[in-house]
Amino acid sequence: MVNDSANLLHWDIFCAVVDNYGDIGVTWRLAKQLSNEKQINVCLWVDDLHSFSHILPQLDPLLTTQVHHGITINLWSNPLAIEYQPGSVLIEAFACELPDEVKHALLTLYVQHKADPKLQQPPVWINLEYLSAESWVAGCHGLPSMQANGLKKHFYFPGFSDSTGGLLCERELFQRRDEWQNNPLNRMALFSQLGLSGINPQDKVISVFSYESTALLALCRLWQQSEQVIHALIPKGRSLNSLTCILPKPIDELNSGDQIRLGNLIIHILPMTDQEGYDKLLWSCDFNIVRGEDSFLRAQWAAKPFIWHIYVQEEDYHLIKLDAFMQVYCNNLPPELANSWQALNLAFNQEQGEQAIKHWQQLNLVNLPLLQHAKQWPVDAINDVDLASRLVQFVKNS
Ligand SMILES: Cc1cn([C@H]2C[C@H](O)[C@@H](COP(=O)(O)OP(=O)(O)O[C@H]3O[C@@H](C)[C@H](O)[C@@H](O)[C@H]3O)O2)c(=O)[nH]c1=O
Repeated sequence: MVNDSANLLHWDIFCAVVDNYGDIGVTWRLAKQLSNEKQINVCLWVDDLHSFSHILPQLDPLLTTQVHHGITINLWSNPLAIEYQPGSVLIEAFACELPDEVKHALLTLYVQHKADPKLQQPPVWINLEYLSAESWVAGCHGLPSMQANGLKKHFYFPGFSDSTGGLLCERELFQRRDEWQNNPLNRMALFSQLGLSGINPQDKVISVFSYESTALLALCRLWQQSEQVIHALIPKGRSLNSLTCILPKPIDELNSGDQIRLGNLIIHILPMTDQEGYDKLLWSCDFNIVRGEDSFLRAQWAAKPFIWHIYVQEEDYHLIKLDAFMQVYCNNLPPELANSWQALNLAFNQEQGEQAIKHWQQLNLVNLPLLQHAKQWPVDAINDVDLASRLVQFVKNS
């Protein structure tokens, strides 16, 4: 059991940015929720503040320490420029290798506490894993891993079932989303705030935040010929790499707010916003194409149909993860609809343009049952308790 005085101590989260924005995206959301809802003092250590500043524009990448949303953000430099003060919990995100100074401090506390239990005990040490819907996750969630030096680390697996670590979701998120979606003026105001012009209330709007896929190009060619106007909102980044042959100029020369009209498809170059802004964007679109881990989950919370472009792993392991999620998501969908939606996701992930077109057409952008399913899914998926609440409980029981 963690004693009461330890509960007053802060939590540290260490995040190494492997690639893109997902590692920092997940840890930043967790830090904000622990601080806002659980009143925990959080210190987030990040090794790449430049990447972080894309999703937190107020962040100054040149500062070694700064506070945003009540969270202390420290640059994780090597060696550490800021001394690590152990708190009550230490989270290493996605199995990142902790700095030597931190490992040393943990061991010192462990040895001292063993000699004199009145002294501070080492923080509860947690490795926060990636989200997966695979069934083995439930069996591994919470397992301890004894280190050679006597310290204990716990594996914390987010997931979709009762016996996993749950899913990140803020307490009032669904209520805020519903209020937003109940007033159609909100989406129009957001589009204009983002500098996106020419979108009429009846137009279909699709947000695209994927990796490269020739299936995206195929879908754009299809949308070009659509009967109604379709707006594709795409930030500068990897999705556009797949579209160079239909863009009028090199990606470098495109600016946020630029519009490219191709038949009935209008591509808008979208500015990147902070996470709160991105949530509102997902709530405002008719369909979202998302990727990685965090945007994937936020698209689910947006209660809108989506395609998940999963992060590629060695030996196509990502396709197993994709399939596991699709099985869970489609559990109570009519088989025909489930098949089309799964086939569309597979085609997008496997760069099969023709198949993507075929299944998009079967699915139909205005497919009502899919939309109804997307609305019900967040309530079912959250499974009573969100990740931050389960994590706090887990720490209490450790
Ligand atoms: C487009 C956009 C995204 N975002 C945020 C939402 C998310 O927090 C973050 C994007 O993260 P993700 O969706 O997870 O995708 P991603 O592809 O950026 O990130 C990752 O995927 C993981 C699975 C990998 O392991 C990681 O190494 C990482 O590459 O960027 C904004 O805040 N504003 C924006 O305008």
